[in-house]
Amino acid sequence: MPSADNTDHDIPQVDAFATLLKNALNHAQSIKTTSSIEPPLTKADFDKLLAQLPTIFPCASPGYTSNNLGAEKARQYAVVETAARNVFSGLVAGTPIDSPEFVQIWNLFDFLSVLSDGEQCDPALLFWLVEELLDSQTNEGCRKIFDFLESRREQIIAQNLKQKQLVILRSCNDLLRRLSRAEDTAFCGRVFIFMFQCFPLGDRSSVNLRGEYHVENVTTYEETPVEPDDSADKMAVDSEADSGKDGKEDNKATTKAVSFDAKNKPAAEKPLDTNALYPIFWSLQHQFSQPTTLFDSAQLAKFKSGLEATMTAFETVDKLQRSTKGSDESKVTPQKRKHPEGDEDLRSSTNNPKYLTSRDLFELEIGDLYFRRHILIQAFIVLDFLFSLTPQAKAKLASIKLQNRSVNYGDQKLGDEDTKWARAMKERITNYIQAENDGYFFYRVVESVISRDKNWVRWKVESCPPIKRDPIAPADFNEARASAKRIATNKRLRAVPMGSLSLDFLKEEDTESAMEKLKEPERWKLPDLHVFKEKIETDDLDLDFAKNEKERSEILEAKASKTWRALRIARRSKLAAFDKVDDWQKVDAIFEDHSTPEPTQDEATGEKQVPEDKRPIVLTGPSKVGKSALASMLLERRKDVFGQVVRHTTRSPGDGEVDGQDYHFVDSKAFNTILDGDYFLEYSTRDGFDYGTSRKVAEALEESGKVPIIELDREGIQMAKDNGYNARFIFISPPTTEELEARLKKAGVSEEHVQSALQAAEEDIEHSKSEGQYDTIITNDDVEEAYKSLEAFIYGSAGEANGVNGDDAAAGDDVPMKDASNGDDAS
Ligand SMILES: Nc1ncnc2c1ncn2[C@@H]1O[C@H](COP(=O)(O)OP(=O)(O)OP(=O)(O)O)[C@@H](O)[C@H]1O
Repeated sequence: MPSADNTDHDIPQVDAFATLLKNALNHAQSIKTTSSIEPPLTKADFDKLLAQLPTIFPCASPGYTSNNLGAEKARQYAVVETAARNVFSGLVAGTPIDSPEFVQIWNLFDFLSVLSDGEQCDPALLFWLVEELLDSQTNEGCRKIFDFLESRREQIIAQNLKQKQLVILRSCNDLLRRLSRAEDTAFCGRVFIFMFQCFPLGDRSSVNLRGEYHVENVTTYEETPVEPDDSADKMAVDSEADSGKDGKEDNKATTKAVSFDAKNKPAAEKPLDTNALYPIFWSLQHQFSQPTTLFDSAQLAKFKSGLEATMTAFETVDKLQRSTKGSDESKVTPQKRKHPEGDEDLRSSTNNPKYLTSRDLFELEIGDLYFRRHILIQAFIVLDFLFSLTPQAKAKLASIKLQNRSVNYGDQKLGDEDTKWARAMKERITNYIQAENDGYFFYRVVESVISRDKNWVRWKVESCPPIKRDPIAPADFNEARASAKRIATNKRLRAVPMGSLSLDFLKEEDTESAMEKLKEPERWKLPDLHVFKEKIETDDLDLDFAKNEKERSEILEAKASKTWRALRIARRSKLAAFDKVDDWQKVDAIFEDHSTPEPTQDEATGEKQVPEDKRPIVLTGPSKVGKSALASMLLERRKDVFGQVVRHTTRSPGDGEVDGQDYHFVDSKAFNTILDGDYFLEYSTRDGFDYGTSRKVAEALEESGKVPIIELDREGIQMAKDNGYNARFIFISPPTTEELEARLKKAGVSEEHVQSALQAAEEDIEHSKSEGQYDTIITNDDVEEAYKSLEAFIYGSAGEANGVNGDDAAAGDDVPMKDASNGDDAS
């Protein structure tokens, strides 16, 4: 809006409004006595003055109509602006921002804001003046103006934002251009936040849709090559490179090698000296500021070598700093600049260049961790730019219909080699950053900022689709609410919801008896399973008499419900019975009464009785004497105390044999591995198959707190003993040969094998009598008695049972094995 900015005007309206404005300011001063920004003045504060507006501008009266209203309004806006600018310039010219009188400007702004909201002035007028004010102030003054803007932000953007946003954006961007991101980081942040809060999230006005780079962002540095200089005043210098060159100084040798030049590094990794690195390092800024130059392969190659050289230098300087930390840190770490008094003013008013690129400062700069990080973040951003050119990244964008070609670079692709390089470089930089003390946290911040930025880039590639969703129309909302209500509301509400018991009794006068009723077991106890049994039986009966299909399906439905509830109750105690249920219509199995199994001894006593002597128990004896029977009794009755050591075998499982329960069925290779590892405490071969008892299995049981039970034949025992296996060895003896023969036959052993088995049994029994062979011998006549003897021995009271200990057995006190034919003692 062009303003009539001629102060020497002849426009009575301008004078009249200027007078009103001055009155308004005087009035404001009388009601707001403080000189601070707060509190804001509102419409109510200026009501009387606003009432005078129609006397100056007829079009300002509420019900005013005219054919020429547009032109009249435009004239009013111009007059208001002219007068406001005059008053504003007069105030700004003579009032420093930190003087108490400056409150007049804040009051003027408040008044203009009220006028703008009442459509009595151009909506953008306030910000035009703010823009001018920002231009006229130092950075410090701008902070104050921002105090004002932040405090009035909501009011400013509440109305007519469209007319204001361009000037808001322009003045904020102008201000940001003046501020140093490094020195005025916090203030820059405030300006950004102000902008973000003024504009809706998806506003495209500040989006760089054409993907233009800030081409004026040029980093200048000394490009002239440095002359050889050996003067003593150089910063930490290592003249290694010069030595031994016989005075013939090639380009590299003549330049000074900086102190971080590692001496024993391989040539490829050797860092460049500072003078050689200087132009390479600063030339990277060109690609950092304009990544599209990397589309040129020569530029990309230059960038790659430059970044590599920089990283090598950074890594070296870092290593050196660590090794010299505490001793001569000052050599490589720049001293903090001491700011003179009044530093704040100095900093805020100085227009800081982005980087100081003097050659003399270079070594100090790269000795500074924060500087290095700064550069590496730039590298990260550019590497991510390169990644966006890979075919994989392009494929991700392929689904976007409306692509913004300006930021997509569809015709540019990063080759495999370059992608590989970029990945390796990113990893190298990541590792480098993370290596520092707080590097991990720093890296996380950088990473999350960059990954968020990727979302914005994608949004730009998608041509900035609107983020804002249209509000739902009240009609749609009401309809949705009504239908949700329809679905969720049961029209036929029962007095007592299905499956719930009536709570009517709570209404009774006597609260005590009501509470008692609440405690009745049927209110909280699960129904008895058998109740359902009867009901299901009744349903079954009813099904037989159903008159038609409808009735039948109703009964079936009722039965299904009861069956379901019965199954739910049964799952608590009769889960095993579920195996027998194949058809939901026949669930009788869950109603069957299985008498509870006899509790084990330990269960009966409620405690686990562990023998004092916890060594493994090894049972041996003739075939079919009852070793397994006794072992099983022990394992069943004291299952928490004993555990069976299951043998390994290379034979295949027989009918009904379960791997891990009867044997560990393994192949020859696995068996031999255990054998080679010397993990079998005994092993043997029978019928071409290997059998072995794993020491590991026994040890695992012991570790779990159990006493291992092992069944072995005589040879097995011998081998275990030879291997130094420390266990208690028990021989189970048959009462008579006749009885053993009977058991063999009963077990289905063929006649010819019975005889050989009996023969072997004779030998075993004979052998068992040799002194010290076994810790005890137990005769298995009556199996319960034999079990008692076994238990007594294991628990250390062998004398009380029928069994005998080894000594007694040797002495022949055991029940002897009688010869079935002559009835004589076999012993
Ligand atoms: N005291 C006993 N009285 C009668 N029968 C018994 C007695 N002890 C075990 N038996 C029966 O003898 C048969 C063989 O028992 P078991 O399998 O326990 O012998 P084993 O010594 O483990 O044989 P193998 O060494 O061949 O495995 C089984 O049918 C078992 O029920």
